[in-house]
Amino acid sequence: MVGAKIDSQGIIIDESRHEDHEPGITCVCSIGSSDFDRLSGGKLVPFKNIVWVEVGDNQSVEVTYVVEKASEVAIHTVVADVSPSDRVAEVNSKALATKLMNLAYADSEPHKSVVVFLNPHSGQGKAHKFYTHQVEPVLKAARYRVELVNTTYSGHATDYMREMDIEKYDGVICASGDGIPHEVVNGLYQRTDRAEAFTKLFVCQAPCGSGNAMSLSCLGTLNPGLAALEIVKGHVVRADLMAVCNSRGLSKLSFLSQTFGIIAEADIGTEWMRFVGQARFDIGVAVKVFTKTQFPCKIAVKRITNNKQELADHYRERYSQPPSTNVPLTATSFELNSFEADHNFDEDHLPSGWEWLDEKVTDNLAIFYTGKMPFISKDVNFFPAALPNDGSIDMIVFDGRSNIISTADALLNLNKGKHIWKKDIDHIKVESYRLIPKLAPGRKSYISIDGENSPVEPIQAEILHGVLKTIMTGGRFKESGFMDKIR
Ligand SMILES: Nc1ncnc2c1ncn2[C@@H]1O[C@H](COP(=O)(O)OP(=O)(O)OP(=O)(O)O)[C@@H](O)[C@H]1O
Repeated sequence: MVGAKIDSQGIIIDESRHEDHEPGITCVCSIGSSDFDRLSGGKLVPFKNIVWVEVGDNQSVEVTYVVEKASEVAIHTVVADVSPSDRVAEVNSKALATKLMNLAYADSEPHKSVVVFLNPHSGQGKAHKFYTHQVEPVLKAARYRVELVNTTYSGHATDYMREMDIEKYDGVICASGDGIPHEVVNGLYQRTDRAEAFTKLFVCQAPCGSGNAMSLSCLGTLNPGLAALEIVKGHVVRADLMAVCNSRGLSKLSFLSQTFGIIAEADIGTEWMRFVGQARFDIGVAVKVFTKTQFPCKIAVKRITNNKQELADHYRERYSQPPSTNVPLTATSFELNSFEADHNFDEDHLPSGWEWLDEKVTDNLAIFYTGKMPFISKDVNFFPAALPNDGSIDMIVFDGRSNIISTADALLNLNKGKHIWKKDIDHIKVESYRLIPKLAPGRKSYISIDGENSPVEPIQAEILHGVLKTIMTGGRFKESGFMDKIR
């Protein structure tokens, strides 16, 4: 029998007296025994890591928790004896189990029912291993009810979401890259009961792909096991989505980004170089920067901020505002306010409150990038001022006339998010925008929406405020460093 006690942060287990070092090994300890007060050292198991507590045999409770290791997680279980003690308020194991579960799930609901999409091709075929070794053990330990769907074709997750019985589930976990969450939100949108579906289901990502921006930005990690723990324990948040239209109407919902110019060419135009891994992107960017490739276009915006000072003020004011999670969505939550079928891509007509960006910049554009999450990939903190629920799209425009060294320097320091302060880089928050590419006839290029290839044609996007239920560690994006810069 070993000692254990409840601390303000978690349970302290006296490690010196048991051998609970291997995944799945059960040990016996006592909470509320005569050792209770004498235990001063030992291992703290934070409440955050405790995923399940249940009543055991003979007045004991079984505590299951996640142990974080360098690149993976392990599941441990201890059986705690709760023999009655006048020093402990909880005199029976049922009361103690309930108390520990409440402490462990202070910010979230336990025992959820989820659909998991596993894309076997994600992450160059590693997704299955990541899921079975890292994600699934955490979900099982937390007693999640899981309906596992192995995607068998591109578009499978969209088709599934369009038809699925939303009453049976609390949410969707995408064991994939960013492609599957993109499919999931678009499938939800295609439902006739979309307001109910978006109100009911959360959508999140266990990072098993090559691009995992959603997990990195929302859960603060690229480790699949830790992400699973954050999913189980994180806050439910209502985040904004972006509705991207072409001349025919809504084309895609986008949760992450739209880009045209150097980044789109480096991302999508280098698909054939996949064998090079992540370096293909860096090589693609370098080639375009050093050849000063430009992407003429026209851009109109409905602004929220006019300059970087206003951007900082906007961020400071909204940084701590908790996103409301309980307001049910209605059909009007999905109405497009800026799309006018007759006028959208008519260059002479802008809706009121809109303006064209400086043509000297857009005629010589290097990068057009709009986003809703700070981290686009590992070490790429492209939108440090992004906020989940501020009703705005972050827009960054690189002027292609800038000095090569300055552009290269900005792109080499994207991890720190300092590029947005450079004078040749414009960063504004907008409610909606219109992008009209003006490439020479026959010139091949790309528009990327959430990393997926889309035709080069005029597009218009607008914010759909707070329609995506997702999960974030601490209820906010991973720190981007922007607040420290403007404080
Ligand atoms: N069984 C399948 N076969 C082929 N494609 C699939 C299959 N399942 C899903 N897909 C497609 O794979 C695309 C990429 O998936 P995902 O984003 O999960 O992985 P990834 O490794 O991050 O990919 P990428 O390297 O393209 O960013 C998705 O957009 C989806 O449409």
